[in-house]
Amino acid sequence: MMTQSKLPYEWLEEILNLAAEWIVVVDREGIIRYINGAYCDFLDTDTVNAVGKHVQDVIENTRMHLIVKTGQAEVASIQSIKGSEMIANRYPLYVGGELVGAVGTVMFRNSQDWLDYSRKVQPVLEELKYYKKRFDKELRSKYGFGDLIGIHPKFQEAKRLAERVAGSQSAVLLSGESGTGKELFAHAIHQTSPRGHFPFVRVNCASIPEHLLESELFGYEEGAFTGAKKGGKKGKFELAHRGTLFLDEIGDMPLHMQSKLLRVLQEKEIERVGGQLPISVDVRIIAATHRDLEQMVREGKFRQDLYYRLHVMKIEIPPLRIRKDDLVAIAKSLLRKLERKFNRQGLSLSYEVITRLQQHSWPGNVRELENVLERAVNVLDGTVIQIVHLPLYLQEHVPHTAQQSVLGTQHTPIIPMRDVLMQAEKQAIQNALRHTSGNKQLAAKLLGMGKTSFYDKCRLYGL
Ligand SMILES: Nc1ncnc2c1ncn2[C@@H]1O[C@H](COP(=O)(O)OP(=O)(O)OP(=O)(O)O)[C@@H](O)[C@H]1O
Repeated sequence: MMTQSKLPYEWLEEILNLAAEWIVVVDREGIIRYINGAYCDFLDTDTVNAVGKHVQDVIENTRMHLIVKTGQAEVASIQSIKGSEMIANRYPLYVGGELVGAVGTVMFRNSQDWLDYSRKVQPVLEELKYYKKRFDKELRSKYGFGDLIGIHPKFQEAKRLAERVAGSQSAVLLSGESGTGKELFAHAIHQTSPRGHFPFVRVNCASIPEHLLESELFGYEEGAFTGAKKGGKKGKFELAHRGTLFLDEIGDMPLHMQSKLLRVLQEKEIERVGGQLPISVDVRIIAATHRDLEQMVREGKFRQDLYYRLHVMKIEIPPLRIRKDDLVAIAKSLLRKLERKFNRQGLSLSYEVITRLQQHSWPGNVRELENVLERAVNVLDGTVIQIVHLPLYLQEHVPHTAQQSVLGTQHTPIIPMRDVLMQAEKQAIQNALRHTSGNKQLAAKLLGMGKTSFYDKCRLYGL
């Protein structure tokens, strides 16, 4: 019967031509013993010409002659032939337990196959590239411990502690004034932790309106409320799955949300708004605040149980005014950052500017310094930042020169309107913050400003 007898040689050859894409067989010396017609067509040769030649003389970038030496298969490796990236498989050929040669196949029997395939795959690759870029931009942490500049003992202590806790799974509480670098620490902890390859997601608890915070954190199901997106929406917890959720300004989280957060931390499950089923999440929390949470617990404004949970690993980041020795090093690193941003080179500070910066009390900490330097670079023509390039409130403290005293007030400099308005705006915000003991929500309300624009302004002025 046909099924029991061996296949005729011509059949085998035809089957190889049909099924095995392109195929080449070499002996132990790397001499081609068989190559199918389709492969020859692509290589602009024919079997009579190719068989008997060394494989390297017929196929560019081949590794077949190496397979007969190593005896190791190479699967799905990319091989460039005639300007096309092909996918090659190479197998050692054993007969009766002895290595006699190697068989190589190349996917895509003709260039049309390859074109059809790449047309199908290209959009998927583009999409992948797009999401990878978005992931890198939005969800990957940007800073490591090397970006945390400072040698002040308190700062070093905070850095050491942060490095130690990075490897653990516990929640971390970062405490420090606004602009001291809490977010930078959070990035560095995440990046160094085993979760570093997973998302880093930031939520500013103070800038999200109270009624939106729950759906922002836990997501919602389709139809959960009017205006809910079709198909629902993932919350930050789901986005941060296997990674880290950075809860900035946690002291501003409303009490009922604190209870929900505590439940999630205990049960490791969330429920979307309007959802029926719990969703498991594996998220590490890093929280930050500029408030005195202990005091808030005493006043009943922060849940004690949540505080204890977060307090296990508390890291205090010192304000810039107590670590003036670090100021120049930080300023220099910020200037390197600004050079990249504005495509400038060799930016530096004059001696007077360094002295002036060291005299200032930096209520807005490193962020204020960053804003001051960015403004200076914007108005700077050369490369050395001088006193005149500083904002007015920093220039004002400069002792009057003899010439200025002689000239008196008749020669009060004309100040650009934009600077005058910014100065007034900053003072109004500082004043409101003083009145509310740093409560930004209340300060925004007193000034009749929206939360988001208030926060933007605070960032702008380093408050
Ligand atoms: N030690 C440091 N070295 C270099 N840059 C720093 C350092 N600390 C902070 N910065 C920079 O200062 C800016 C403010 O830092 P960051 O946003 O981390 O502060 P924050 O404490 O989280 O502020 P807020 O509480 O207002 O959110 C960032 O641009 C950061 O890169």
